Amino acid sequence: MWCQRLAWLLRGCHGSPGRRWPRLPQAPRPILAAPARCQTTVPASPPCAWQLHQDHLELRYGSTVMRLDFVWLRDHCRSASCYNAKTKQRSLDTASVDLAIQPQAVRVDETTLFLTWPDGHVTRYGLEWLAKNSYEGQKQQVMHPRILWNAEIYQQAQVPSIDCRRFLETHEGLKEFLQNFLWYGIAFVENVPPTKEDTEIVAKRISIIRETIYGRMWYFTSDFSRGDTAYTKLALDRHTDTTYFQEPCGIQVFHCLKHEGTGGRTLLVDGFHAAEQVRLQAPEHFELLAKVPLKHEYVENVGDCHNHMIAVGPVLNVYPWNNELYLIRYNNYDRAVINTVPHAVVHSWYHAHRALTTELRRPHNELWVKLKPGKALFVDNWRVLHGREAFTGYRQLCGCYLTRDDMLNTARLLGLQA
Ligand SMILES: C[N+](C)(C)CCCC[C@H](N)C(=O)O
Ligand SMILES: O=C(O)CCC(=O)C(=O)O
Ligand SMILES: [Fe+2]
Repeated sequence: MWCQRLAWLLRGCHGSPGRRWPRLPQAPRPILAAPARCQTTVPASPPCAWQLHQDHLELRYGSTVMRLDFVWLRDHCRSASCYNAKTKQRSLDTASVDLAIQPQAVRVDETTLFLTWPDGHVTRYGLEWLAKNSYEGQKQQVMHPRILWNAEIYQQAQVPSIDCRRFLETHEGLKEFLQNFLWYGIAFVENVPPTKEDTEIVAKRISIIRETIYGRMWYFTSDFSRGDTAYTKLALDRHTDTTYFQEPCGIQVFHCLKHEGTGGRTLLVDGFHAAEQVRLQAPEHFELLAKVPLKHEYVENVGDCHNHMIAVGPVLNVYPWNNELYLIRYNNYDRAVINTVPHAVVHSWYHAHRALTTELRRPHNELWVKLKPGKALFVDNWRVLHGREAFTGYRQLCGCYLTRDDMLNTARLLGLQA
């Protein structure tokens, strides 16, 4: 009741119902006479205005208009009894909050929102904190800033390889490497001694090695020691790896230790660039690729290696709340029998898949590199597809998979947005 009356009062004071947010004057001036219910601005902080509704508080701070649910406001209280500032963990039992809770009093000064709850508990929020942490504040920015590329964009950017010593011994070297990796989804370290042990040291600088059915650090040559085309001299079309894991490996490290022969160049394609082209040209295709779940599968019975992996998931994975792409699962070799898609959808899905494949195969999207001993390549396996040209002669690659969360952790600790 109180809230409704106040909302009405505020609306009345703001003038015509069509213009709910008053244009605030440059100089600070209270809009309402009653101090407890007014909004003020000071020159240093962005203008702020608020309005109470039945079940939420509408707060405008600068250009951000936030709609803050009362339970949300109670749940995120940062007071000492609700939140442990040392561990940065919630102490409040959210299940103890009345889902119909309404604040008894609301007050806003230049920097802070104050809420008094029916039991007398007071919650304070910094307006900056709210603008940053609210849904509306988050929605205005992407989680992962990236530079989508084709061959020309990547080459013109002249992204430098990072020297191994700088990478291992300085924060700046590591930070520069990670920034490039976050932006482009690929990055190189040069002057790495061409051994498995040194490659491991380099890999562990950014993340934690993810041990898989292929081992921890792997070596591979065209010896068909495993039941997979990777262990041959054949060409491999662009793909992401471990699509048959429920969580595909986040990063792949490749270091070519030896190649005496011809061919064997590595192909790299920015999967997100291709997917965004599809989103622009044919949003219905993008949507199908993001919605239709498919199986990928790895079946191996070679020597002592017996494995059967299956995972189900769409080709494109987007955060549901802002539609930002975060993972592409694309491997036509390892895609299993399609039996998760009803008849009415399967043909359209093939059209959508064709549209994406067409983008992925455009020659101007292909970046070809010849991996040489000393140059370690890191690939974001959730974004960038890799492939290789057929080759002759003896070729030995070593590398490993890394977890993505731990790379992001390293990046955040260095102050990068990740
Ligand atoms: C890198 N290494 C040679 C160890 C593994 C290759 C895995 C190949 C598999 N078809 C996939 O794409 O997941
Ligand atoms: O041989 C190569 O360059 C890459 C093979 C491959 O796709 C892989 O090992 O995942
Ligand atoms: Fe691969």
